Amino acid sequence: MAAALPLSPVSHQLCRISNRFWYNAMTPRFCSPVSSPCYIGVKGIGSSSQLRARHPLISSAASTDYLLHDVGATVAVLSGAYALVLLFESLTKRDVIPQRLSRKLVHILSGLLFALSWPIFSASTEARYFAAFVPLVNGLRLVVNGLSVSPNSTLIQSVTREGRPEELLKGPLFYVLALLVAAVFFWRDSPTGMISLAMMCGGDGIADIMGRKYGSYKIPYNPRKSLAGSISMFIFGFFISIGLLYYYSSLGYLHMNWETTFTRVAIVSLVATLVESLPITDQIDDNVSVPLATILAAYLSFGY
Ligand SMILES: C/C(=C\COP(=O)(O)O)CCC[C@H](C)CCC[C@H](C)CCCC(C)C
Ligand SMILES: Nc1ccn([C@@H]2O[C@H](COP(=O)(O)OP(=O)(O)O)[C@@H](O)[C@H]2O)c(=O)n1
Repeated sequence: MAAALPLSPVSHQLCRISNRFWYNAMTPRFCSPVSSPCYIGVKGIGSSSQLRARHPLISSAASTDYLLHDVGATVAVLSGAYALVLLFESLTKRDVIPQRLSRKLVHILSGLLFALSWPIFSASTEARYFAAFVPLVNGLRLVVNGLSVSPNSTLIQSVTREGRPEELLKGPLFYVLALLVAAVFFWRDSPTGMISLAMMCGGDGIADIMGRKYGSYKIPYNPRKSLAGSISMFIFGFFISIGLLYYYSSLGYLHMNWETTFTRVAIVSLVATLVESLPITDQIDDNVSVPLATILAAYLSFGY
């Protein structure tokens, strides 16, 4: 961790005003959210426990800042998730879009918007668990409705194929578990988790839409899937992965070697696409096989 330099009183005040939210969320290498003089460090500021170790006077001040920040971010993302499902249920009910397309758009948007929301959480090492709380709550919601304890037609209409509650316990549940794994085990300082979401949400989601529309040429070893669907998954999954890596690099969370990153992402996208094309859907859901294959390939390719 590079030595930090105290700022002038004016700069300190400006930093205090802004760092409550934006700095420790959007530019983690800058100000630390503390009541004492703001510091500009060259590298990330680390967790609240690291701050307390370096600055005993900080103690609970930073922790309280982080806690309030992460609780607010969690409430915001939970609200976004609820609103997204409600929006598509409304569009389906009013016949603006067909139910099948609505479900696929929820499939594509939920996970990608979740991955894009990670920077609004604090710089604390515990922030990932607050973010993971969102898929956890949605997973519990899926289980409660899937077991028809209290069936919520909005959810069932928005994320099932045939409107049967028990469908919630398969693809959708595996889907939110994949989001939880990406947040907890990989988070915003690893390319692996975000690429797995890009392939599962963006790639696999687009494969369904393009495959149904243009998929006349079927894959020889799997007549239920088409070349158009798989090619779409590879292309969209690749570019969405690159987009997420660029987004997190520009915010200072990742430092990619772009000379090799494009090739590495292309290889990972190819692996994920090949796995998705296999005739194994009856044995293992795509929302398990695609993220697992992507995580394995990305971790071997990037090393973290
Ligand atoms: C329809 C879904 C999965 C079905 O997959 P498949 O069977 O078609 O392969 C997606 C289910 C989404 C879930 C109900 C809501 C998940 C919300 C997410 C955890 C957080 C999104 C936050 C963001 C800010 C909107
Ligand atoms: N590689 C692919 C993937 C899906 N698809 C089309 O999308 C439909 C749904 O795909 P899927 O069984 O993977 O659906 P999900 O499990 O992703 O919801 C398939 O029945 C195909 O018509 C395709 O043509 N090619």
